[in-house]
Amino acid sequence: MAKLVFPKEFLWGAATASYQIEGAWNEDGKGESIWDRFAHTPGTIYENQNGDIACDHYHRYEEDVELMAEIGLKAYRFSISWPRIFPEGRGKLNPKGVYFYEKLIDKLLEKNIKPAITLYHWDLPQALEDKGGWLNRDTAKYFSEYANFMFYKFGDVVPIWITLNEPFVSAFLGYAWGWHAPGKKDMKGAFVAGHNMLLAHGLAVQAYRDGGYKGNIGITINVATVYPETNSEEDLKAAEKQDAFGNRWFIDPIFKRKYPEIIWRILEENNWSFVFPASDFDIISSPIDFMGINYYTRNIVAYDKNSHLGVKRVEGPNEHTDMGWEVYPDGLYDILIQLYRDYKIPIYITENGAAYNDTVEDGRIRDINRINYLKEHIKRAYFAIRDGVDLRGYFVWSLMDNFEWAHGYSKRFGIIYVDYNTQKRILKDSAYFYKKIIEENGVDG
Ligand SMILES: OC[C@H]1NNC[C@@H](O)[C@@H]1O
Repeated sequence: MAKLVFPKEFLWGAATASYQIEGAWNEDGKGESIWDRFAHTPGTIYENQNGDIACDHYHRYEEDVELMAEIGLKAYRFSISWPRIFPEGRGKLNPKGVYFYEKLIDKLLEKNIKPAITLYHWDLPQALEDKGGWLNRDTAKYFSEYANFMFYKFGDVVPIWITLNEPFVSAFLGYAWGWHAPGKKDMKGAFVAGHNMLLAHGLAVQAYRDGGYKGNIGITINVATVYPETNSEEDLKAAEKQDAFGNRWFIDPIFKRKYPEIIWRILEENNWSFVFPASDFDIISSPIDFMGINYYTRNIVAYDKNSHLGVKRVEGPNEHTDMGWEVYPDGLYDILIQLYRDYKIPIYITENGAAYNDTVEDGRIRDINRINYLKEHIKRAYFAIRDGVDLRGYFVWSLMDNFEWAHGYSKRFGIIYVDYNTQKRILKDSAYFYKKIIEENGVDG
């Protein structure tokens, strides 16, 4: 069995997000976020669960960093809770919130684990939502002020910065479909929110450049590789539309200074004739150092005149994870090749992983299905590098089981098991598998 060895500097990490693990939702001066408000609204979350306590990472971060070191992580991607820093979103600072992240970052650096910070992973300060949230263009400015403060505080010790996590998801699930905070069902709003998020991204990148910081800044985009069900002209067209809508919507404005054609067509068809000032695209397209992609599964589509965009999803034939997502490792290879071909930008896989219904037997979690998932996707990452993609690193989602948004705690993505009754952590077999990958900087072919 050949060993597929990665480039020497390849960055092996794991990822989490503030609302999903921290808890301490109203402790030490933290302001309310839209996810606190949404999850406290009955009927929004599985069994009305919420992130009030989550994995209690706010109090257990030292133990958690020790576990990261035991696994041998080279980097740790986590997000900042904006309302923990600025309880009202701007203005009054919360020193205890800043201090939490200062201690976390110091502990990471002490363990030689590179911090990779996501500035926005969906937990907008509720006080800003009360002023329109992402429907209010000023929120972009407030985001850049918050980002600027974080750069000022940690810009010299944090080498990797991600402005936004998955703007498509927060714009669409939050504003069009209502499945995520702030729970709005307003398709037009999703386009406005998405645009203001991109503006926020661009303003933060400009602030980072103005500060002269030496690290790298980018954005994280969720992608699902698209395949036509058949090679018919109609299905090929449907696949092209879905790729533009689902994958390129938030990428093209950054690299091509314009939305994909399909987006404009939707706006026109609905008479949502927004006038986005051309100068916005000058800001949005401020050059970035890398693109982060979150890959979980693919989309097979076919033409269907009765569906949204004339595109219907077709279920894949392979094994599915606990999320109902088809396991399709080749999709990771294909999307890496496609994105690097089209944008020629260094890439990090900022999330890849699988939810399975793990059980503890004799104190062990034998998550062989997750091991197989990770192994097959890591192999595709290797083949993408072999075939010319400038892939810089891989962050498994997730370091630990956590609050999976509307699914609450019912979906376990972690390589570390969390017993929510006791907050006990147990390294799953996949954590030991990943430890070996990192030690050998490679995977069996
Ligand atoms: O659904 C799994 C993950 N997907 N990307 C964003 C994360 O917050 C999710 O937990």
